[in-house]
Amino acid sequence: MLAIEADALRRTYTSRTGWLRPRRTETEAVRGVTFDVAPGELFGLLGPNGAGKTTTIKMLNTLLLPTSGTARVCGHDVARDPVAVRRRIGYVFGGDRGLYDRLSALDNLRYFAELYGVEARDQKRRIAELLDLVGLSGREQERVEGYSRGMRQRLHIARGLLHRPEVLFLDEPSIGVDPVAARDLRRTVADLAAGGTTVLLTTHYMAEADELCGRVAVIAGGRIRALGTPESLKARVGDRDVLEIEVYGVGEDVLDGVRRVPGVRGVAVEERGTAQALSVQTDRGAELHAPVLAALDGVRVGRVISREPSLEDAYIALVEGEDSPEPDHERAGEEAHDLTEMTA
Ligand SMILES: Nc1ncnc2c1ncn2[C@@H]1O[C@H](COP(=O)(O)OP(=O)(O)OP(=O)(O)O)[C@@H](O)[C@H]1O
Repeated sequence: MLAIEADALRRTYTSRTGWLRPRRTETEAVRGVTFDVAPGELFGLLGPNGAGKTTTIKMLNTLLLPTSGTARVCGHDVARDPVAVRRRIGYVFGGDRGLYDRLSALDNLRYFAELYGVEARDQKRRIAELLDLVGLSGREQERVEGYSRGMRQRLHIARGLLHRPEVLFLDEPSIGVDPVAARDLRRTVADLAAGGTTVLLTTHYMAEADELCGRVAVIAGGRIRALGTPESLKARVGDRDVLEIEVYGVGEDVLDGVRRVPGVRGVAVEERGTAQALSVQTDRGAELHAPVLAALDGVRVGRVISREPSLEDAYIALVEGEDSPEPDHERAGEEAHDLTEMTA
């Protein structure tokens, strides 16, 4: 039996705007998403802001009803049998919500263990086990308000695992976490999957997805653009080289100039402190150092390196749309209906 089966999932939000003349606006957040996750698999859902990742997760974990399409978790339909689904899942989201700051980690876990119906005689052992798994043993008596972001995140994971869920949804676990803490977090997530828990992870960090996930789905504009192993996604940009250039204060007009250099297939910018890192994707073997640097004339340039494409480069190519076939389960013209929001 599959751990997660999503079949042509769609979700449309309606909101009312305007006061004098109220208008209904519809946002098609998820537009026909189909994928499966096997038991014990660590599956990544990647995509830019507003892609529809959280909406997809919320339909799978029974917090939102799909507008259309179906989903099953551990064999149970999310819309028809939400209680059975909830018993089998855990949900951990990034950020600061969901823990009691004035309580110790131990008291937080005791409280949630009660709430989740963990049997009293199992609680002590389960909590000790989880503190160990997430690397917080020895710090459990401290109040959560003194915890770092990474420690909070690991405590969130422990909380999500109290009732031994078969499937754990992890929404942006490393958001705002420093690199060392993020590495510890990744180890915790990998240990979890190695222990047999199915993990559905959303992340903005491609290196994290590449390291952890057996398969990933790239979602943009509410549709799956690509699905496969990180290697298979990287192979899609295997005909490219990447020039990584450190620059200081580059503007959109200059970037457009770089994009226009013949042989350049895509340009992405990442802020790195005072500098910016430009990733310029070029045709393989095109040797575009000189024309690209010429296009950057007048901009202060630091280190320049040439490298193989990474998952991040594959992702950029996919979400920028140039390498994105229309999904085969698109159902054009389908009317949106049933916008009921379920309560948890
Ligand atoms: N409650 C809501 N009402 C109306 N529109 C919404 C609501 N929640 C999300 N949306 C819209 O639906 C789209 C998908 O949002 P969603 O939160 O699923 O994306 P996401 O991929 O999780 O993005 P992020 O990485 O920013 O969290 C966005 O356009 C968003 O503005």
